[in-house]
Amino acid sequence: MLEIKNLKKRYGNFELDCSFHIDNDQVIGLVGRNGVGKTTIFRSILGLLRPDSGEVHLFGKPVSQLSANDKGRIGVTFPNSFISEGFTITDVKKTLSATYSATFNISEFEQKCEQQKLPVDKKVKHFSTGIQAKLKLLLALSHEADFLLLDQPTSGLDVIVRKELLAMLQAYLGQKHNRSVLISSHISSDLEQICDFIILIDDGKIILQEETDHLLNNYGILKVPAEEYPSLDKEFILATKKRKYGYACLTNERRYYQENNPKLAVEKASVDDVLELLIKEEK
Ligand SMILES: Nc1ncnc2c1ncn2[C@@H]1O[C@H](COP(=O)(O)OP(=O)(O)OP(=O)(O)O)[C@@H](O)[C@H]1O
Repeated sequence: MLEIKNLKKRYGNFELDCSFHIDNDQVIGLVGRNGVGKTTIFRSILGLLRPDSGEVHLFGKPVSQLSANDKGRIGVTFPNSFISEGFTITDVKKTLSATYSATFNISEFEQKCEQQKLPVDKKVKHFSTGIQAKLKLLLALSHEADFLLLDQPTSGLDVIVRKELLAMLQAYLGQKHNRSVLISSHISSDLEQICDFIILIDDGKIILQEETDHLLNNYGILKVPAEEYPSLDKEFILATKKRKYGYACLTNERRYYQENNPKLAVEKASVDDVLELLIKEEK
């Protein structure tokens, strides 16, 4: 579906330098702090910026060679871009019909707007934040896109709306095979629920790519008292950070430490825990 090879883009001191790929039917979550390059990756995939070097292939073609038909197979949400604020749902429907004449299903769209309680006659600018976010996602899902590029679709939303958005996305993916997603979020618990793989990025570089289930089942945080740290078996320790009680150590072999160090506090690691320890590593 998507292949990114040695993609480089420099802005002043910041340099994006990454490679990864997405297969058909895969949902990949991109997680990282503010300003680490997530949107730069999204914009590169859409051909909205020219990389300094490297390759981005989508649907087997360099993105610069995608036809209008290929571009119609991409569904997108960006945090700061939206349809004209003066539009109503009626205007939105007309635009979608004109843009995606072959794939936009108006009755299905109307049905989804009704299900999600989108006001039909109100201007989009008067929609609440949650309803605007739902409309954004509905737009991305409205034209049979095979590849979804969702940049922070759940940002700034309450837990109920976030769950509703994720359910909409899951329903869409469940309808048909060969649909893939690249989704970014600062709320990694959202991504833990829906992503097959998680990519952690920091300062323009990928610091970890891991299957979500593997990460949640095998990664762990060891809480090691300072006096025990020197003698700790560090074979499967990926990163360490000083804490008040001693050291927090990230492992990708939680059970190894649970079995061999029964007195040690060994907890499951969330995606946030992993990110925090990897980006602030102290050896
Ligand atoms: N057009 C541009 N001109 C100059 N600098 C830019 C430009 N676009 C991005 N940057 C810089 O590149 C870096 C990465 O930005 P990017 O928007 O990709 O990060 P991000 O991970 O998406 O951040 P956020 O989570 O806050 O949206 C930042 O330092 C940003 O200031």
